[in-house]
Amino acid sequence: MNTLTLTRPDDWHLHLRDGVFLQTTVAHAAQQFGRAIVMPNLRPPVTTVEQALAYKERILAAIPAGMQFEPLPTLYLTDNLAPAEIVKARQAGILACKLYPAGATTNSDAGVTSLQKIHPVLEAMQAQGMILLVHGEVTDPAIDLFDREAVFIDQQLIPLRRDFPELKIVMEHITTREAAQYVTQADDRLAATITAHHLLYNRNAIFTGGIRPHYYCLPVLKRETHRQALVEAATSGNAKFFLGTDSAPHAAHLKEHASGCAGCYTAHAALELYAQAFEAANALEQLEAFASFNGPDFYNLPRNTNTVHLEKQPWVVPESYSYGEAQLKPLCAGETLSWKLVS
Ligand SMILES: NC(=O)N[C@@H](CC(=O)O)C(=O)O
Ligand SMILES: [Zn+2]
Ligand SMILES: [Zn+2]
Repeated sequence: MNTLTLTRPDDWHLHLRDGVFLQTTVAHAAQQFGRAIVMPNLRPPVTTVEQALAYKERILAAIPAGMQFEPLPTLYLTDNLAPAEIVKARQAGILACKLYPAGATTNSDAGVTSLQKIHPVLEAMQAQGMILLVHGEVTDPAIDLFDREAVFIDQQLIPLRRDFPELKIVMEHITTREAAQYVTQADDRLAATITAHHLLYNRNAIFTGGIRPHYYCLPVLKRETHRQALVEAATSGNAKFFLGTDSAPHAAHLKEHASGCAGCYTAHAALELYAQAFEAANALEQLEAFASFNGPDFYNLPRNTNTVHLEKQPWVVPESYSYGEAQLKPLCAGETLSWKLVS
């Protein structure tokens, strides 16, 4: 196969950041996707409807002329969010709220310290039909970093789903066989997004020939058996799995640092990277459902009606993109990719 036509895909987990950075991130995302669920972990986080709608306007203002892109803002759950804000959010067309366990990842300090504290908010979300997006890792420093997702499922997600059986939940950026299996066997109120980088790489990528900060993200890349389980899930045709890049830009100097930031930037070549992963699994014919159908179906939104085209056409990923005053090093910088998004 040398060409690929897909119903225009959407990104169900994307970080665009704010301010001057939107010039870079929004242009890339709009080239690739029709819509995106935009993560609220700004500084300060997006915790009110007013902030979410203002953020949406700033994103819309950064869309390059002639391009169409619909940002879908989300709310950041804290211990203090009032259930009334959920009702307001629903009325304003906000579809989802994000649960960051406090301290689990980038800009999660204001996140939730205990699920008990947000039961009234989860109650309201369930009643309003709002979707709960979860960064599924425990934060207990005693738990091995590589086990934090699997332990989260046992300690937090299973009780959460028992307490809120009608709540629709997306386990974001799953990275383990345990998560893929858990989502597969759960009812259809639970779904998961999978990133391109977790389909393409195992944890060796972080350490090959020296420490490689641009492969460091959270949840961290896992061993090969987990990568294989993710590829199986993404290419299975199971509608519970869909595309979420978790493209997470950080200025290069903050990643190439003694305490480097977590996040891989993939928005510059998201579909190319997914196509490469699906092709390696001999499953290109499954890419459209994963990228373009399963997400909107889960969110109860119409599928996009226009298309995108990819061609087998080697191209070299730029070494960096400008990012405000700084540089942004994309995943696969300087490498040759075999698929190219052409329109
Ligand atoms: N994935 C990451 O490694 N980083 C994300 C946060 C997140 O999605 O957990 C970021 O905002 O930088
Ligand atoms: Zn996360
Ligand atoms: Zn993310």
